[in-house]
Amino acid sequence: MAHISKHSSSSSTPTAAANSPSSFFAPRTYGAIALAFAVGLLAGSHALDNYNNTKTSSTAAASATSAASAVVPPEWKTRKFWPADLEAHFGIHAVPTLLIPETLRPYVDSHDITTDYGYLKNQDLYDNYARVFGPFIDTLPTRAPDERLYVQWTGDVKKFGVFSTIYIPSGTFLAEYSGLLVNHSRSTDYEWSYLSDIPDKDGHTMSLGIDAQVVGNIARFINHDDDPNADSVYVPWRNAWRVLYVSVRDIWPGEEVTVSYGANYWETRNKAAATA
Ligand SMILES: C[S@@+](CC[C@H](N)C(=O)[O-])C[C@H]1O[C@@H](n2cnc3c(N)ncnc32)[C@H](O)[C@@H]1O
Repeated sequence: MAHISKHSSSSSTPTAAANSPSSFFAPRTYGAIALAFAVGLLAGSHALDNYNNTKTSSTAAASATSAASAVVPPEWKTRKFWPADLEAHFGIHAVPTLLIPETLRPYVDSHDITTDYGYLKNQDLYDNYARVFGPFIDTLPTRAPDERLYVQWTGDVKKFGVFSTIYIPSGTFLAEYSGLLVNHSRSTDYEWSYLSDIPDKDGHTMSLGIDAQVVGNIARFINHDDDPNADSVYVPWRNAWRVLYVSVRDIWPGEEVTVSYGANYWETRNKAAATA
């Protein structure tokens, strides 16, 4: 299955998934998720009084897709960026949900993910996630921009991060980690990688990733914390694994939203830094 972990790089799979899938991703069950999910939808419909949709100039230059290496204009360090601003300022082509390219479509369509090892191991859990979240995923393309969350500079270490403008109860849907499904890592800061059970043309299982470097949404700005207030939930929907971020604690207005990227993410990065 989708033993998903976030990693930044390289070819080498950073995950234990390759060797011991069962130990890699231990899904947690969110007891009150359905109820809180409904609350989240309600909260998500609140409009912001101070919504700032100001577009800046051409420096929006679409080039700042990787904030990690970009020189950030001083004025960008003091303002908020709303979901509707991300394309103009960061060059991220907004997609609300997973984008499967035509090149991978035949592989995705010819494989039934309900035969995946990980799915079968936790079938009840994943069926429940699909039941709760699946229909909502289908509405994402037609929903108005989600103004609960905004992007703001956090400092020179983490760069940009995502903050809440409202109180968000534990168990609330925050965002799908949207992006382009890829079968090769481009070593970006913005890729969730996972081992799938989908065979490639040679019969080898594919290593897939959701790459949000140039196609994505606000979820790609959510930073890591060892004690996060949100978690990733892996949802089998329309025969593809979707990654959703869900709050696991109450989040208060002005608080940064964080998830755990998993140890593999940082191990891989540290190794890459050590050999650079
Ligand atoms: C998905 S991006 C998150 C958004 C990123 N901060 C930005 O400005 O675009 C992941 C990258 O953010 C940075 N990052 C995230 N959490 C961090 C943390 N707790 N400490 C240091 N850097 C962090 C790292 O550079 C990481 O590779």
